[in-house]
Amino acid sequence: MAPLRLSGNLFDPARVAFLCPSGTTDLSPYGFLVYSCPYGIQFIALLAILHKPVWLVFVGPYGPFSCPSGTFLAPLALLFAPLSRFLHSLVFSGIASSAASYYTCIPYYTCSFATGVRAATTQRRPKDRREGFKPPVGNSSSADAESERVKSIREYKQRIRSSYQPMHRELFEMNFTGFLVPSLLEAINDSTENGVRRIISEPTPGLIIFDMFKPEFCQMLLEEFGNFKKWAWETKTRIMRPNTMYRYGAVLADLGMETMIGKLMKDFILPMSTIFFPEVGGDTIDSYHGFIVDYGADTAHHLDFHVDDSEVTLNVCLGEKFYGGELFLRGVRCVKHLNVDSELKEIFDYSQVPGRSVLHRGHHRHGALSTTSGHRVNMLLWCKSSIFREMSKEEQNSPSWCGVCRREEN
Ligand SMILES: O=C(O)CCC(=O)C(=O)O
Ligand SMILES: [Fe+2]
Repeated sequence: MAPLRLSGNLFDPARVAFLCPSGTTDLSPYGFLVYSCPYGIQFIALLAILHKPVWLVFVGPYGPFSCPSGTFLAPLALLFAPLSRFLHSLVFSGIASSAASYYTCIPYYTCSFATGVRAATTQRRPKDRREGFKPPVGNSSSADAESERVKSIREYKQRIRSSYQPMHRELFEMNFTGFLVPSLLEAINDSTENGVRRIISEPTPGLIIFDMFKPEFCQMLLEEFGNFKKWAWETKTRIMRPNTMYRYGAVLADLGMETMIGKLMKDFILPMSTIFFPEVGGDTIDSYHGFIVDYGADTAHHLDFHVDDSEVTLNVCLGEKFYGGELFLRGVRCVKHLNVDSELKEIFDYSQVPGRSVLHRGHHRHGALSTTSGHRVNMLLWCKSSIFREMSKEEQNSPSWCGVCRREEN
């Protein structure tokens, strides 16, 4: 396995999610951190970190679920060991050895992505667990549950349409000259590949960065989002979340912005994805899922390691003032190789800047590190191509865009 370099706070939830080989997504709020120890010794420790939830640290080659001894023997050991001494020594050994690993670059801890990468979906949950959501019980079938779900989405949209008063009506119109930075407008009007290439940078392969929105637009969209949350609070409306990964955020179409975002996608994002990502259907994008996400002290801190349910993703930071929140990218993978370790050259962390966009393939594995202070809001467009999806079902061969398939071909 490839050596894993660790930096920053080792107990950051995003790092934990990234390191954990199994069960990460459900458990990451409690911080499952799995170490692989070259000596094959297995430990488990409980850490209570100040105001953070309890963290479980497993030191063992396979992780909590795939390794019976890690799962069963270690808690037993915990019961029998004098607790305080046991915890102390394990915490110490964990920190000391991971630091040693980082500074010496020796693959002291290795990790596998066995089942670690999450495939995000756009499935909506009318309520989530935090809000007391109970799955349907009794003899109701999944078809009933589905029709319940559709009904509640319909009612939700109806409620917004009938009572939500937008704060900035101009956001719903298509005044792109007022919204987009001149460099992007010129490049798209120029309609040449060279014109577009002049305004982008690509700090790591497959990550296209360019300035997109004027500060006035970012401010207006932030205010509109704040206004929407206020309305939801006042009317006791539960905001429907954008996908299975978020507890916070909102779908742009639900706010009534589908026409504007659709045009933005067609006129600006499609030309760019045609140039940079034709091999994943970037030139045949025909639908999108647009949403806003929200990080900070009162909302989510980080986003788990995942791939998007998209061919191409546009991610624009809107603001506000924040520290942290870097997007961490770890290489492009097809479904078959989703859990294959990153090579060093695939590891890239990007610091987000308000108004600036990143465009990447949906299967470029990524997540967001903790927003350690302040408030970060981003706008996401998951762009999809039905033609590409249809063709991918039939084609079995190794796609050239997957980092592992490409390596195997050479
Ligand atoms: O928070 C971010 O910047 C990443 C968001 C993201 O990856 C997603 O919503 O798919
Ligand atoms: Fe994503």
